[in-house]
Amino acid sequence: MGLKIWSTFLADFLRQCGGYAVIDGGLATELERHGADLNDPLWSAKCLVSSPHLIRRVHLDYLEAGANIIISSSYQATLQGFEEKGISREEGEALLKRSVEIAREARNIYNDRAAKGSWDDFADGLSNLKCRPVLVAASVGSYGAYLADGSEYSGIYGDAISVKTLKDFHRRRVQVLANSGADLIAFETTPNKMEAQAYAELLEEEAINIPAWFSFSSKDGTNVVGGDSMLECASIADSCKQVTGIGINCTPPRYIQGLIQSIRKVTSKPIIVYPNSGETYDGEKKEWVASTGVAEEDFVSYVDKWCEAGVSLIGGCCRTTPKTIRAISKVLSSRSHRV
Ligand code: MET
Ligand SMILES: [Zn+2]
Repeated sequence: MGLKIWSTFLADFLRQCGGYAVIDGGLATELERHGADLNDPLWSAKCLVSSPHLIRRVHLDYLEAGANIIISSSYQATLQGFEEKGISREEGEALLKRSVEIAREARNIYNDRAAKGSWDDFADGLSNLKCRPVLVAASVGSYGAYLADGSEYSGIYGDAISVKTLKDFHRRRVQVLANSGADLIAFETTPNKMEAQAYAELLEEEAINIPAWFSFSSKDGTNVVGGDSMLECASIADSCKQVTGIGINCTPPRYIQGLIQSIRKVTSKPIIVYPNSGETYDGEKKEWVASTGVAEEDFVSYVDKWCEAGVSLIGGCCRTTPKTIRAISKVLSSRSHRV
């Protein structure tokens, strides 16, 4: 039995959406804006235990703002991290699945409301509200995110870490998420090519039967945070047949344009961009610091340029909000051709 060819999954989805798709915005930072205290090695995954209703609410806010893809709260949810908190393997696996279920519940609620809304509008003679296609992506954060010591933004893992140790670290979580009812896996904030290689081998070895996207983060316009070139990282992603899109997330908007050009050189798969607000995270102080120089609050002004450079999926990462996503959605829907 051969594996389904997943590489065109997002391209097909984009056709359904009229050419462009909106990704959601920051999840963890939005939970914090609603008062959640995420100062914990589990970060947003802490809410999976303490306040799943808040996670569902934030997913819904992003759907209402126009998102076509919502990303689950499993970014920093790892079986190893749960075990360190006294949460058993079984309970940990249940929590991983729960993160996807919460996103699916939000999608159901949203679809019900949209269907009802369009019926009411229809009754009013205004039948322009349509059910939007929505995907649920299961988030996988890097090994550095699990370490929760800032190495997700340095990409430096030390000599003891190899492709093999990374595969073993991610293996069970990826298997569980692949069978959780998610439409795809979003490997996010990948800091180096070694981890991209580990993901690619893992998808193949475990014959993971849902598509995936690989998204990297950068502190300049050329390399990913660990220093490997964006070009090399994107080539690894491009060669993996389960990879259906390649992108950049949690990176300041000012660096995006150059990175898109590197990705475009090595792939014809859809390009995904969901930058952070442009502030930088101080891993030691555990706080976001506004960057000096250009004001980045309004990164929506970049959206058209990114589209022209070949990007077709855009959203936001840390410190972006439903307001950001609503604005992106407006720009993208004016570019989309109606289907
Ligand atoms: N999807 C994750 C979130 O928005 C990505 C975090 S990047 C550090 O919380
Ligand atoms: Zn982020």
